[in-house]
Amino acid sequence: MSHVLGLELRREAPPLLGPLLSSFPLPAGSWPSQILRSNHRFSTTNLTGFKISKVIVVGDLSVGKTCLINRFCKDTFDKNYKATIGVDFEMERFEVLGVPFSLQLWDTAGQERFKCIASTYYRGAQAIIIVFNLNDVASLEHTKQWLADALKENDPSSVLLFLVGSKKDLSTPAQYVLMEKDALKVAQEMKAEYWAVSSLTGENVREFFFRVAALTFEANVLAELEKSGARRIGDVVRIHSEDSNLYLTASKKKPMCCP
Ligand SMILES: Nc1nc2c(ncn2[C@@H]2O[C@H](COP(=O)(O)OP(=O)(O)OP(=O)(O)O)[C@@H](O)[C@H]2O)c(=O)[nH]1
Ligand SMILES: [Mg+2]
Repeated sequence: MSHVLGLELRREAPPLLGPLLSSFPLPAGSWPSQILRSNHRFSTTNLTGFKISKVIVVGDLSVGKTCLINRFCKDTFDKNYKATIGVDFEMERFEVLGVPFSLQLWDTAGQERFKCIASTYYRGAQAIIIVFNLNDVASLEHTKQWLADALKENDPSSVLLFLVGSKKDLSTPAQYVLMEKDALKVAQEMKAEYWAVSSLTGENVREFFFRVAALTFEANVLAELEKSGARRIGDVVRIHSEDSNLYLTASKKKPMCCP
C-alpha cells in the first residue's frame, strides 16, 4: 500500500549529488534538507525502476512497532492494542535530489506464535529496525535475539541497524536517563544507531525515518558507485530508471575514497 503525503521540508534541491555525498555520513539526528516526502502520484508503470529499500521492523510484542509506522505513514495513533498477525507492509515515498526513492516498511509480529511467518519476510532487508519499550527492560534484553534472527536472513556487513526505544512519553526524565544508558550500551554492541521516540506525541518519529531514508539512499548510491567501478567523486553515476535517465554527478573537488 502506498501513502502519498504532503510535501515537507521542501527546499531547493541542488542539481548535483556532490553536496549530498560530502555531507555523508550524516550525524545522528540529522537528515539532508534535500530529502523530501513526495506528494507526487506515480502510476504503476512509473514505479518500475524506482529505487526501493526494504526495511524490516522487529521487536517484542506490544513494544509499539505498528504505532511507530502508523505515526509516520498515516500520522495516526491508536491507543488500543491490535496484534499484528504475521506481517503488514507500508510504502513511503521520498525524493532525494529529485530522485524518487521509496522505503518499504515491513511491520512484523512480535507474538511468538506468528514469529515463524514473520521471519520468512526478513530476507533482503537493507535496514533492520529493532524496537524495544523504554519502560520495559526485558524488551531491551530481547533485542539481541531479534537482531540475531533477522541477521540470519541478511548480510551483516551491509545491513543498516537501528535500535529504537519506544513510548518515551511514558518515562520520567530520571527513568529515561537510566534506560538510555543501557540502550546505548546495547546499541554500541550491535553497531546500531540509537533513537528514542514516542508514537503518541510523535517525538522524533519523522526525524528517525528521514534518517533511515537518508542512510539507505546513501547506501544505494555507494553501491551504484561500486558496481559501476566509479571510485572517485567526479565520476558519473546512473541511477537506473526505465522511465527517465537520472544522472547524478558528484563534485570534482573532493576524493571520496582512496583508490
Ligand atoms: N503511551 C504510548 N503508548 C504506545 C506508544 N506506542 C505504542 N503504544 C501502545 O502500545 C500498544 C502496542 O502497540 P503496537 O504498535 O500495536 O505494538 P506492536 O509492537 O506492533 O505489537 P505486535 O504487533 O503484537 O508485535 C498499543 O496499545 C499502543 O497504543 C507510545 O509511543 N506511547
Ligand atoms: Mg504490530
